[in-house]
Amino acid sequence: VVVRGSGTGRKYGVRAVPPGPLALPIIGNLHKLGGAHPHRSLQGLARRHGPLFLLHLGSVPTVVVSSASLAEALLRTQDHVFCSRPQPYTARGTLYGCRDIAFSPYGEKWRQIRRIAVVHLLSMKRVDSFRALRVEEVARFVQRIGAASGRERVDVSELIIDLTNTVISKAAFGNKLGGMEPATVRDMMKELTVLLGTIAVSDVFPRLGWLDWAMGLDARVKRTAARLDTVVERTLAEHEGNRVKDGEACDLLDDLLSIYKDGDQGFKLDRTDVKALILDMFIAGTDTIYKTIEWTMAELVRNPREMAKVQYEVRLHAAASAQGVVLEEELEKMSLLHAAIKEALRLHPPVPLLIPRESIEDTRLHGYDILAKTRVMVNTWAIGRDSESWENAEEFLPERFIGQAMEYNGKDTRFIPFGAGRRGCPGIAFGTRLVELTLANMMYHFDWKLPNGQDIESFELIESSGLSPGLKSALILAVKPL
Ligand code: HEM
Repeated sequence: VVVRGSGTGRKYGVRAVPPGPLALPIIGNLHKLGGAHPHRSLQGLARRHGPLFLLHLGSVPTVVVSSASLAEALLRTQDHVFCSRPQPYTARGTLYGCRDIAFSPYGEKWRQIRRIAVVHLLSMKRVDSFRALRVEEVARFVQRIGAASGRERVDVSELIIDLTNTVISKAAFGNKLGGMEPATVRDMMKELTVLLGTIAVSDVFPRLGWLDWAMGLDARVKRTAARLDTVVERTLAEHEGNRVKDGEACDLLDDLLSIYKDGDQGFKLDRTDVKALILDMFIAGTDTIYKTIEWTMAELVRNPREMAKVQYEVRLHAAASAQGVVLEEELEKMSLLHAAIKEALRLHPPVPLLIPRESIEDTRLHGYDILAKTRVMVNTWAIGRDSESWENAEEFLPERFIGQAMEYNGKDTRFIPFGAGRRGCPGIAFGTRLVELTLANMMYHFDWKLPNGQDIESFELIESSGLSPGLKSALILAVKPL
């Protein structure tokens, strides 16, 4: 579509607008996004309108990209243009006006807080420093499964959620929870995640903000924000009262507090930055890790031959280790285990539309003009199932990753479960290490089957609704010790 100059400040008078479905008055294409699984509806639209199309979500223009080559153009070649994020209403209300990393607009402040996260909180060295914590918690997880083994119905999802929450919480706060029960922190973070998944009226109709107030969302956001702030303040107070002494293990909040006090390369965090950053670790880390473990496990159960191969490999390497258990050092030798996790992430990325981006200036993409402040969604779920890039794209075939230099770093845009470019996920090492250790231990210590003799054909992997789908029903399995 070509439109005559629209007075948007472009030098040339004709603008090439991306194709897309016809927009209805007022709501635009909002109804097209509807349904339980937006990534599926958007895949359908890409089949009709091509790998780059334009939607009007209410009054907000939104470009959707659904192929590896366009993801390359957007997230790598033009990363410097598509590097901001929109600030959703619920994130503004709960994350101190989006002072965290994930929802922050592009700019110097984002650069500084992201650098602090990358260098101090999520670096390989820091990830290694949590080795003892991971081993201890995974051992407890194995014990809990062991206690339930022999039973026909074990709620594996619940055990995985508990494990990931505990590891993130202890990495972030240690045991210094300001006198609160771990369950209180967990419930609060869950409430925050639910709220962040809610699209406000003002996100799509900026002029109708009063409707968020009238419909009660404003009150809900304020209530959650106040409770959340109380939780974080209490942990902060306990950390400030118990500054780490030499030789004592620090948690992530200790790290942030020392930057708050002493600065880092001339940059100082204020107290609000510290709170927003620590919340980011929870929202970005917990659900993503647990869903990756759950989907991989579900796929392996549905593909018992693949499970047997992974088990054989894990048991071989673990038995050869001095302690006869799975050690983190052994993980890198387990190439089939890695391949199975990658294959699960290809088919079930926990963030199927990445976190929306926003362009910071007018540009051209794929022959179309894209204006500044256009929202962008990258359908990584559709890209992972694109038959142009993947043979037998819908099948779970881990071995396709063996001998392929396809890592998590977003360099090959056929496979981008962690996004790519400057806004790509900084928590890859933190996340994958726990995923790998947990699954290796599940494979090593136990045999898994569907409960009550259920046959594989009737075991469907149905997604829950929402922007970060997991399994719709908890993963219930029969478990037997090795
Ligand atoms: C398997 C686990 C994980 C998956 C699949 C995942 C996925 C993602 C994705 C898709 C994005 C958006 C990337 C983009 O826009 O290009 C992202 C961003 C982010 N992730 Fe992760 N993530 C995981 C684990 C973690 C962990 C453990 C942390 C921290 C503890 C973390 C922290 C972040 C942050 C802070 C951002 C925002 C980056 C920015 O906007 O600059 N993630 N993640």
